[in-house]
Amino acid sequence: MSEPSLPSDLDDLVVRMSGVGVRRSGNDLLADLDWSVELDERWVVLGPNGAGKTTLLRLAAAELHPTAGTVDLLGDRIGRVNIFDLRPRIGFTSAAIAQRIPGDELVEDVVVSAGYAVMGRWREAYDNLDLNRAAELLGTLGIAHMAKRTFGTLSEGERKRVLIARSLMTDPELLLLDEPAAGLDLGGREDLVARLSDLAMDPDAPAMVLVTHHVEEIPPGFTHALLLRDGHAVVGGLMDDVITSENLSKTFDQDLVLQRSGERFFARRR
Ligand SMILES: Nc1ncnc2c1ncn2[C@@H]1O[C@H](COP(=O)(O)OP(=O)(O)OP(=O)(O)O)[C@@H](O)[C@H]1O
Repeated sequence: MSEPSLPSDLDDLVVRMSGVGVRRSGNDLLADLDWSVELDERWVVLGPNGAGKTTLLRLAAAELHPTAGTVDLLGDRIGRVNIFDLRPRIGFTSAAIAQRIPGDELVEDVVVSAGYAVMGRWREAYDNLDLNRAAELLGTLGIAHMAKRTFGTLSEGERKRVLIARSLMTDPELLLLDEPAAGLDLGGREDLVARLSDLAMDPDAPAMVLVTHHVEEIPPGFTHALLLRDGHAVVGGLMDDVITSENLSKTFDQDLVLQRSGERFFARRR
């Protein structure tokens, strides 16, 4: 008998994880996780090193199967859907993806090739529509003038922006960003936070999930937060309810005090 499809009230759910666990070599990387993301939500996932953030993102990117529980992405259940049909509908940036891009690749090729799910040049197959879209995205990220540079000659911050443009190339319904501000200097971080904030506030932008270690990197416009520790959710929900001194202290196992300035957060040890 075929499995029933998702009820219609779940249509707006871009991600739905129920009772999810990921186990490797006898360790629980994630356990008992219930989490969902709606179309118009922008989530930050925060937690210390080893908390399971990247594992969670890889589940949401259809790169991993759960060991326990169920993962539904864009209305399809992982394990029942062809992940190669699903992946172009999900934009994903991470350090691991950046490492796979050859240094001599032209910036515009890095972006446009996302539409063909390849790394490397494939120029003969690109059409003008794709090249125009890549140029437009590079413009949105403020790096249109770097289209003809090679990826290897860019600064860390410029590379992060190219990767975000690449992850938007297929017009995804879900955008996953794994520590996009890691390794950036203060100016680079602030610039990226501002660009992500613009994207978060754009009603046409996809649902977004941003993984970070730092509350300072939460872009204004992000609506929800999930705090992870040792593979478990400490708390998840609306940003203002979740990002508190108490919850951060529990998550990072330190006595932390949170400060707010406008729409930005800052944290330090008490
Ligand atoms: N294949 C594996 N076998 C055993 N343990 C693993 C495996 N892959 C990851 N882990 C462990 O699972 C835990 C969660 O890893 P994950 O990369 O999801 O954490 P993270 O929150 O993203 O960490 P970080 O902030 O340091 O990037 C880590 O302790 C990691 O060492």
